[in-house]
Amino acid sequence: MSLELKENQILAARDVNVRFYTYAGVVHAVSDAYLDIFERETVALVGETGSGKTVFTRALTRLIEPPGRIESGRIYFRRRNGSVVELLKLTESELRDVRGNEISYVFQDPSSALDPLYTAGEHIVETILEHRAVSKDEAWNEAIQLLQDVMIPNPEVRVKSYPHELSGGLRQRVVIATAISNKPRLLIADEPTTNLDVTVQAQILDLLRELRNKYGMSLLLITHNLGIVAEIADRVYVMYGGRIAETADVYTLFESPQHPYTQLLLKCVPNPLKKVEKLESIPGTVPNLIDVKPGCPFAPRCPFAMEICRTQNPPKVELGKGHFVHCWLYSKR
Ligand SMILES: Nc1ncnc2c1ncn2[C@@H]1O[C@H](COP(=O)(O)OP(=O)(O)OP(=O)(O)O)[C@@H](O)[C@H]1O
Ligand code: NI
Repeated sequence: MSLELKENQILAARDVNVRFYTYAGVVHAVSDAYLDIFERETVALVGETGSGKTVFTRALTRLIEPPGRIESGRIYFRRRNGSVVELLKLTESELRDVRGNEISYVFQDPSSALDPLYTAGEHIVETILEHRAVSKDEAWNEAIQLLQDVMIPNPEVRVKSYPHELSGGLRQRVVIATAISNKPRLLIADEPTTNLDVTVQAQILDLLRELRNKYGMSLLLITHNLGIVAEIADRVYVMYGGRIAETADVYTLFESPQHPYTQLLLKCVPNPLKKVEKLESIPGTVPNLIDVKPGCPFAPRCPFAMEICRTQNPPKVELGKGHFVHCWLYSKR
């Protein structure tokens, strides 16, 4: 089955399955996951630790290493030139042309994002030269401009700074400058503000929002923090146990969550604008994704679980425009 992107849509992922073949068993990290991203929107992916957020978003550009494997899925992406490609079918070199260029990442682990032996400018220049035929001088000038875009003071000086000479907040700005150095159509930011103090977190979020507007990018933001979601997302996907549990626009999701997991998640955060570190306050433990059997992953913790929930995967039910829930409670069987 082929899938046409809507006119203002840049990405559509369908039926993505990722497994890790470990000695302990097969880890069902991502199961039947999907995602739509439209031009210039901010999409949040939320869910507690181990729910598959990082693996899913890395799989979008095939960044999965052994023992992991993308078993199946279709991922359509509209390139800058307007052509629609299927990312899982591109050759490695075609894909390298997209990654870091049209789709770019700010990864979760801040310490590994910058090489201590290279200056801020060298990181940016390398990324530019990897994808574009510009001179080294031009790339350096762009690097200074980018540092200015991410609001680093004295960019002409800071461009020559090594990571250890920069504060955590400034380092994250350099990481972001590097990620946007080729003006990506989609920026994927995986917990971009963890390990930063609260005021710096707010600044980095403001920055991401401004850059999205200035560059006309779309932003896919992975976060545990529902306050961040409420503040900057247009639409939200909630993941649980490697599956999408619910998706809706941000107002619908906060005003009228329907999946029992989403409801509990929001109940644990009476005021979503308050900072939440980890979504761990729901009774029960995070599901073990090894050798998963059919059934809803949330059933063991769900106050409404029925017999069928434990044996059959939940159906995807449309409750309203763009509002989908994966739950037997809403099945009209
Ligand atoms: N290299 C690997 N080998 C085996 N299992 C892995 C590997 N990488 C990830 N997993 C498993 O895949 C599942 C999904 O992990 P993932 O990192 O995507 O979760 P996450 O939602 O991003 O969590 P967090 O919020 O903590 O970053 C987890 O069960 C994890 O243990
Ligand atoms: Ni993660």
